[in-house]
Amino acid sequence: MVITEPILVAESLPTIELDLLRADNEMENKRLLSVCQNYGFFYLNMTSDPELCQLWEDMLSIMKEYFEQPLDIKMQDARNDDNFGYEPMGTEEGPKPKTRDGYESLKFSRREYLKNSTDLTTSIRTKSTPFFNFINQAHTITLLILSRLSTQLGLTGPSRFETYHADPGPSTSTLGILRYPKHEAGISEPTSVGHNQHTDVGTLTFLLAAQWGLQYCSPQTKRWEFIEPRAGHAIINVGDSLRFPSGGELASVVHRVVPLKETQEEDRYSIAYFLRPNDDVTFRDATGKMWSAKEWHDFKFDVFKSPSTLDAKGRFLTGMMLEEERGRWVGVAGEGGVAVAV
Ligand SMILES: O=C(O)CCC(=O)C(=O)O
Ligand SMILES: [Fe+2]
Repeated sequence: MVITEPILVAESLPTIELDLLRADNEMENKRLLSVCQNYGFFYLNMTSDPELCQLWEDMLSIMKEYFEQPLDIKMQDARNDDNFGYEPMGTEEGPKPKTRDGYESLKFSRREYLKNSTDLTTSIRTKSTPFFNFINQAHTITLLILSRLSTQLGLTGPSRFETYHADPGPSTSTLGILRYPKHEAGISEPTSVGHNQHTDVGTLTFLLAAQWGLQYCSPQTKRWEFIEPRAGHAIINVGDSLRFPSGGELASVVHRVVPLKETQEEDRYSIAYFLRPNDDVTFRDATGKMWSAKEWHDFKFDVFKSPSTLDAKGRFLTGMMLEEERGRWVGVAGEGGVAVAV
C-alpha cells in the first residue's frame, strides 16, 4: 500500500453558499472570512447555478475523450510550460519516496482565454469553448470571494486583494484539467501515484472533483483527512499568494491526492482553476523575504519537480505552513494589514 494511514474524512469542512455570496449577505461574508482563517478550504455550494453545474458535466465528457487518446497524440499538445499545454504523468515527485506523480494534465491559460484562442494543436482546440466559459465563471467567482474577503478585512483602494488580479495581467492564472489514470490490476506498489503534498502557489483554487482522492492536512486535527466529493459543490482553497499578502491571516493549507484504497481503481478526473496574482505583484513570505508573484510561482514549480533536492525541509512545498514557521511569522500584518506592493 502506498499511503498506510487510516481513512479519515473531513466531517466538519464548512460550506459557503454561492447565492448568498452573490447577494452580498453579511453573515455569509463573515463566515467566509472565518473559514479562510481557520480551515483554508471550503465547499462552495453551486446548486443555485444549474448552468455552472452543467458546464462541469460538459467539460468532463470532453476530458474523458481527450485523455483516452494515445500518448503520442496528446504529446502534440505538450508545450513544456507550467501554465499551458499537455503534461504527461511523472513530471513531479510523488507523495512517497521513489514515486512520481500519477496524473496527466492539460492546461488552458488565462492568457489564451484573453486572446480567445488556444495554442493547442489537436482536435481539443475546436472544443475549447466550455473550458474558456469555465475560466470566465471561475475567475469571476474567485474575484467575488476576494472582494468579500477584502471588505471583511477592512482593506481599501489598491490594497484590496481583487485589484492586483486585474486584467490584462499578465499573470500565471490557468485552468488545469487532470486525469489520474487507474492502476493496472495486480500492481501492488505503483510508482506513479497521486499528487505530492503541497500548498497552492497562487491566490485561490477553484476545484471540481467528483471522485475521492483529495486530502487536506486539517489545521484542527493535524491529520490527513479526505475531502468527500459532493455533487454541485466546488472545493475552494486559499493559496500562498493570498496567505502571504494577508500577513498569514488566511490559511494556505497543505493537501495532496492519494488513492482511497491500495491503488487507483478508476480513472479520477479533476478540474482546477488556479487564480494567481499579476506577475509584478510583490509580497513577503513568512520569513520576511520579498518575492514577485512570478518569482514565487517559478521557484515553487521547480520545487514541485524535485523537492528532495531543492527543498529538503519541505518549507517551500508546504508554503511555510510548518508549525515552527507559523509561530514566527514576520510579515507586516500588524502594520495596516497587508504586505502588498503593486
Ligand atoms: O486533483 C486534485 O483534486 C487536486 C489537485 C491539486 O491540488 C493541484 O493541482 O494543485
Ligand atoms: Fe493543490
